[in-house]
Amino acid sequence: MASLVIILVIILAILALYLYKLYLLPKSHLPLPPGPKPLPLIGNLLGLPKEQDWLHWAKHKPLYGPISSISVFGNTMILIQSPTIAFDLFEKKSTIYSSRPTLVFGGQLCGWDGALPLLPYGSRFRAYRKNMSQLIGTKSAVSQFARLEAEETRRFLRRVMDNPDGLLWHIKKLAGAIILKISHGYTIDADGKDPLLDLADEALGQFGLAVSPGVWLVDVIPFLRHLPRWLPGAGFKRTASMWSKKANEFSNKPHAFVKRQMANEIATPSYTSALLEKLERAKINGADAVTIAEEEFNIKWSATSLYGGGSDTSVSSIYTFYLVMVLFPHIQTRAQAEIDSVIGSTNGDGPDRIPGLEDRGKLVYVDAVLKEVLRWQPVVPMGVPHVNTENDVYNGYFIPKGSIVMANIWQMAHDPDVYHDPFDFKPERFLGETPEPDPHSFTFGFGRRICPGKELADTSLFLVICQTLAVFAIAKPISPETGEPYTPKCDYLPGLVSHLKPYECRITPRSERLRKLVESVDEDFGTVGESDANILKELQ
Ligand code: HEM
Repeated sequence: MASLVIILVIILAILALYLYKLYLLPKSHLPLPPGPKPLPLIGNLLGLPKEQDWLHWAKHKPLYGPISSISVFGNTMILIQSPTIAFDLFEKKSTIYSSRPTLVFGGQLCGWDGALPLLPYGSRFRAYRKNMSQLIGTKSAVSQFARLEAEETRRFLRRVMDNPDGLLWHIKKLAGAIILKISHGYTIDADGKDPLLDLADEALGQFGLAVSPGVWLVDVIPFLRHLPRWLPGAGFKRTASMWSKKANEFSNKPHAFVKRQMANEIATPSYTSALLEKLERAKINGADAVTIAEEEFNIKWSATSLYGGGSDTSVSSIYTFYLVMVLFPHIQTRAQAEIDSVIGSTNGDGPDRIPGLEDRGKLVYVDAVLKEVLRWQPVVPMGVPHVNTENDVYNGYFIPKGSIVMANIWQMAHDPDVYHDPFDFKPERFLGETPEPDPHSFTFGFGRRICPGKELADTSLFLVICQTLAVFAIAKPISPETGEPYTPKCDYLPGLVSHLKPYECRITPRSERLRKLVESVDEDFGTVGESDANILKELQ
């Protein structure tokens, strides 16, 4: 009986929503961008992607052109599959194309609504972005972290050399070590498991699922959030209540850690500590309680957004880079030849020192490898959806206020009219007289929502790529059954951030001299600092 009532309630809610959208929302005599014919009531619900959404939506381009639309329960979704159109809307009309969809499930019920990728365009969004931009918005701002990045990358090489089978975990550790030092002044456990990295792994996994478009009915029919938790069919509320605990822990724990360190006057300077000090001064100068609470929320969640954004994304590209080196060994050979010729190879067994950011200008092929990694499998293949806050007309098409506007970054990176042989990994496409477009210009998103970690990610990626190539030979794994090398599979999992399924490869130092250079990390940077993991555990 209860199930029947629920089904009836859902049908009535859908009907009410549909009639509202049909009769009360803005109309125009102009057509929407072309797209598949919608069914009454449910629209194109049945045409939503089942798995990798970037591949699914790419099929719309030859059918409907570079800008198309679909509708689901009366909500309009606009698909953009050309960088020019993305720039026309997201950059040239950024005042109206910079908001985000309201996600009832991921945002309100799971508690991620303070995270920057979910924030609507407004004063809180501007406050986060201003603080982040001062910290890592430009190349010169990011240069303050050059030593941190250099040290952590060297420690990463050491871990990979000592235990090559743990590659993916070492990459996660590298990304986490850099961003947590910057955001919270936290030193991870260099050798064992780290509680904050484990928390990030779990919480970000849940975040990815919670914000997946088209998965949670309550995002389309917000009224369903009022269903009591015990009703059959309201399982999403029980999931949300579990996941919101993780989201809270993810934002509260590192924040509490910084406050504790500051109270004991032992905090390592960080994004959070600098802003909390500023807040203390505002308190002394008589700021009111509401302003203080708002400021502290902004500090906590903007730091969480940095830490969340920075710990998952670069991991995806670095893991792709290692696989690419296995699949395309001639690229590895050419990049290593460039490094050897620039850094010097006195006896033909690799460079005499480990290259760094200061060598980037001369390592043009290695730089092209980085660009090709970004293009070959974009980290955020469908971008993060934008929403327009005003009605708009583009090229004769009506784009109603509140549309969800998605850029298919993967398709842009594989357009055969722009990139020849788009499925091949060819760094040389970015060299010579007529290079193909630099994917940095669209793989980090667009307009006022462009990735705030772009410069940091770029320097981190360059360091990992050039130092890995300098010191390691990366080869196909050996099959235990046949004793022969085999080609690992290249499979990407669906999700906001595209992650490769785990694969195997062989990683060995290119020479004995390079092994010693990798081992010398403590001589170059001092012994590793004491981890903050135990302090964090005390906060539980
Ligand atoms: C290879 C590495 C990375 C790539 C390809 C990447 C790509 C992107 C893309 C496509 C977006 C959506 C932009 C849009 O809506 O138009 C985004 C947003 C974001 N990224 Fe990154 N990102 C990377 C690394 C990072 C790092 C290292 C951080 C943190 C330090 C970070 C933090 C964020 C945040 C907080 C947002 C949300 C911005 C907003 O909603 O205003 N990302 N990123």
